[in-house]
Amino acid sequence: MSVIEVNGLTKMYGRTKGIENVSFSVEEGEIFGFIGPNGAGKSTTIRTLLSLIYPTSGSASIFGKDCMKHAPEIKKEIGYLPSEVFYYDNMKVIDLLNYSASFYKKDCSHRIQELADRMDLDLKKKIDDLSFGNKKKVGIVQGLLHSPKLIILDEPTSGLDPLMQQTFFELLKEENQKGATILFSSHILSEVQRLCDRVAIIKEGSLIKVEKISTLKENNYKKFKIETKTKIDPNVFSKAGIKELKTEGNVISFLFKGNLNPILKEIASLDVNNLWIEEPDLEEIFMHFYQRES
Ligand SMILES: Nc1ncnc2c1ncn2[C@@H]1O[C@H](COP(=O)(O)OP(=O)(O)OP(=O)(O)O)[C@@H](O)[C@H]1O
Repeated sequence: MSVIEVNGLTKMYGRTKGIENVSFSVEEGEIFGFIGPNGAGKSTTIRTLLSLIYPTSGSASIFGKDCMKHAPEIKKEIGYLPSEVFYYDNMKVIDLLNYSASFYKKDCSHRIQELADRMDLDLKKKIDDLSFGNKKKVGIVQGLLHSPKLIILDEPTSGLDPLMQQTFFELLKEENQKGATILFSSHILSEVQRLCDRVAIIKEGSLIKVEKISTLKENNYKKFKIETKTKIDPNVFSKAGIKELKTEGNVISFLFKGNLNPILKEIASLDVNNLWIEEPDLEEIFMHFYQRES
């Protein structure tokens, strides 16, 4: 069953396009990534799903119910972490979380404590005294405290240090194993790759691809940069699957897709000073691999 169903959703902010004709669905139990550069339309799509804003045209449903018509009852089953969190600074963390919990007809106190322990969040502190990252943790606990069936996270990792990001991802995986469906927006491909089963790629308000992460990885280029002790002829790397071959002094760089072994053998025969093999960033993926679709 589809938990989220988006059909031809368009949102104009006056003359500015937010999103145009966006359609996708998220299946029950999926961790679904929603990825695109700044301003692509991720938050606009998510806010429309939560009926925080109204679409210009198109429709969306969650748990089979229209997002606009049934917003209050749908929201009870959703945990939402907005991209920016704002709080009444004077409140203590625990008071804010108890207040949030009061919207759901169940006792969330045990879960609040459990999540705070996992996220290393001091419940007694005033929100005013928290760092940006700790405020983000309050938002995460707030989004998960009622064990929602659907978790919607808009750029959740900004402000979290790498260790905390890992704990947070573990928490999400546990929630998913317990049955929660997750929609996770990000502009960082690597974190989406780590967590998600499928991903929708959005650019300039339009969806350009919905793909399984495994397929995306298979089709992915890697960025090679090789620094050698002496200048070498770049033609040694003129193999099929290589793109964007550049030389700058003793540094050769290129993008490569395919069987890595012949390239690595070639590199092993050189007098190498330094070597970098990196995943291309999102912009490069858009530029090199999705030109046709965009
Ligand atoms: N309230 C608004 N009024 C006018 N234009 C808006 C408004 N909110 C968003 N937009 C515009 O809609 C487009 C999509 O923005 P949106 O915030 O949905 O992107 P995003 O993918 O979430 O980006 P980011 O990662 O920067 O949050 C952008 O061009 C943005 O300027």
